[in-house]
Amino acid sequence: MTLYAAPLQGFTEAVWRNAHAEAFGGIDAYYSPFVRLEKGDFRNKDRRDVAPENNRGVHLIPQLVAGEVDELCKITDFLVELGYRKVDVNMGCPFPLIANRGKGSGILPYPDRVGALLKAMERYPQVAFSVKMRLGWQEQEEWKAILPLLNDSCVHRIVLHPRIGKQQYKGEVNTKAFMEFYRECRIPLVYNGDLCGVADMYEWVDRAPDLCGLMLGRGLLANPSLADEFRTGHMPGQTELYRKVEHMHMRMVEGYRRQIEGGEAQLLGKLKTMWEYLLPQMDKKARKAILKSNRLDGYLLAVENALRG
Ligand SMILES: Cc1cc2nc3c(=O)[nH]c(=O)nc-3n(C[C@H](O)[C@H](O)[C@H](O)COP(=O)(O)O)c2cc1C
Repeated sequence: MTLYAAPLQGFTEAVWRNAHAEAFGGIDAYYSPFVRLEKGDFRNKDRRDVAPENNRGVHLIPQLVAGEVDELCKITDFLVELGYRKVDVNMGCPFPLIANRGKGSGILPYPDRVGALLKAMERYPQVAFSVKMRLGWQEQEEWKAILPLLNDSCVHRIVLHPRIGKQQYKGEVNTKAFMEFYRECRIPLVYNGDLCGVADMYEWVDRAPDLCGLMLGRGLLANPSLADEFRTGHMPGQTELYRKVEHMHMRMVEGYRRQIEGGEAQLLGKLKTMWEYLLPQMDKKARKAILKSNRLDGYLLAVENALRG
């Protein structure tokens, strides 16, 4: 069973990926948050995030989001130029800014547009494309017009998160619809959604034994050892887990120090972000001290106290 780390814009960028791979491992490939065009050009943050020199320690599958063929080709050309031979196309993003423009999950009600993107992928025989998608944007059934197109396409792998865009991340995942999709899908399929512990992962392996992989998102941000626990069966105790988190955190401090030019406040803001998901079981007071710190030295002390205290 292949284990993938999900892309989460703002969280799983190169600094996190490298630090996670070094301190915890267990992940076969990391998906980048989507690369997109802004006024026809690439954002500096996307260029930096997928630059091979910033991803030396990981197997990276860069993701793009596009609604039109020209857009898909421009971003794919850029990624091919960097040396990538696997590219993921996002058809799942629920954010209105993206979806209302017919991209991400917003493309799913339009099979003709999806078909055009799939056809354009054939121009790149050297690239193994995957598609990361939801069941639909507005309706649970939209996938039914899309899957036959995917089945006949050159796509190598599908990652399905069984919610619709309109739900964002609310409500239960739709297990029944996932299983319908699974039965009709002729392409290697990966399950993604709400995998928070090893038990959830085994449940999906039992339910859908022909899955080619599982993709871990917020569950991996909360417990970075999740993939390794699934692989090895070893559940680290708190001390072992916190030591590894300390190691990962130290690498992230180093990585963001090198990357962030906007001074201490920006660095602190970026470091605090990870605590939105990381170690939810942590002592509440200790977390509060981390989140309340307004200087880097205070923050580092609060993290040390939380993980060593
Ligand atoms: C803050 C945030 C940012 C995300 N960014 C992306 C993204 O750039 N590309 C993408 O395909 N999915 C993105 N996702 C969706 C996740 O990859 C994943 O599909 C979703 O969180 C469900 O999996 P989980 O329950 O394991 O977290 C994002 C999700 C969140 C919460």
